[in-house]
Amino acid sequence: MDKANLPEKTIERLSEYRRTLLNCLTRGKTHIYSHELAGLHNITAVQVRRDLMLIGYSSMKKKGYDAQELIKVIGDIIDHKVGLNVAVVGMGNLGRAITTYFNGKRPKLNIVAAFDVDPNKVNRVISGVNCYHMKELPDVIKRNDISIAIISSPPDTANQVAEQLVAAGIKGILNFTTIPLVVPENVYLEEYDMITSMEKVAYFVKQGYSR
Ligand SMILES: NC(=O)c1ccc[n+]([C@@H]2O[C@H](COP(=O)([O-])OP(=O)(O)OC[C@H]3O[C@@H](n4cnc5c(N)ncnc54)[C@H](O)[C@@H]3O)[C@@H](O)[C@H]2O)c1
Repeated sequence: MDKANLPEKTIERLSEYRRTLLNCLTRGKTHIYSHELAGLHNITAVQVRRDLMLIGYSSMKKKGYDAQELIKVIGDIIDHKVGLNVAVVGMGNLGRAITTYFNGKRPKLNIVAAFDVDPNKVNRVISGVNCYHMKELPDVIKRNDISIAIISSPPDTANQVAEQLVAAGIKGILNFTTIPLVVPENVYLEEYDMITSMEKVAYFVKQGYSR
């Protein structure tokens, strides 16, 4: 398979594997077997090996995969060469929490600007990031070469915010509002809603789930 067209689920798992591998290294564990990695992610070893085969990595040694080497291979697949800049729109409770949590976690992805309309928030540094008024969005996006945006503004603003972001040249959107968005084909959209995740858990609890 073309490495440029990997399935979305594979990309999600590669990101999760890398997080686990980084945790392994922090704990001084330098090698990991496919079945161990699989166990930590509640999937089968076959799935792990299939994912790694898709990215052209199959060198499990006697001691297991070399964590450092695999982190680099995954990074070469999912990271941008020089990194990508990210903006957050809506610096309320969620926007601030995301910015504080995320920044510094991944060297190739940085939240470099935030936007809001509240006069008490604009022209200030919030969670370590400059917060600008929405009026400045096109300029700031261009000046800082920002290609990804996180929308954490109120639901009734989501469509308008998305339109402004697309017009400013944003290529990827992570939408946290409850309003599903429609974006042009050349913009990658990911929607995330905690309530959907909770309802999924609740459904399986209701069914008396057992693996
Ligand atoms: N996906 C999830 O799991 C999840 C979890 C919590 C909240 N949310 C959603 O995230 C959003 C933010 O929630 P919150 O609790 O942080 O709300 P909040 O009220 O604390 O923050 C919203 C922020 O957006 C700003 N804002 C208002 N209009 C704007 C506009 N037109 N452009 C830019 N900024 C604007 C406000 O000034 C405020 O700072 C809501 O849409 C909420 O439904 C999603």
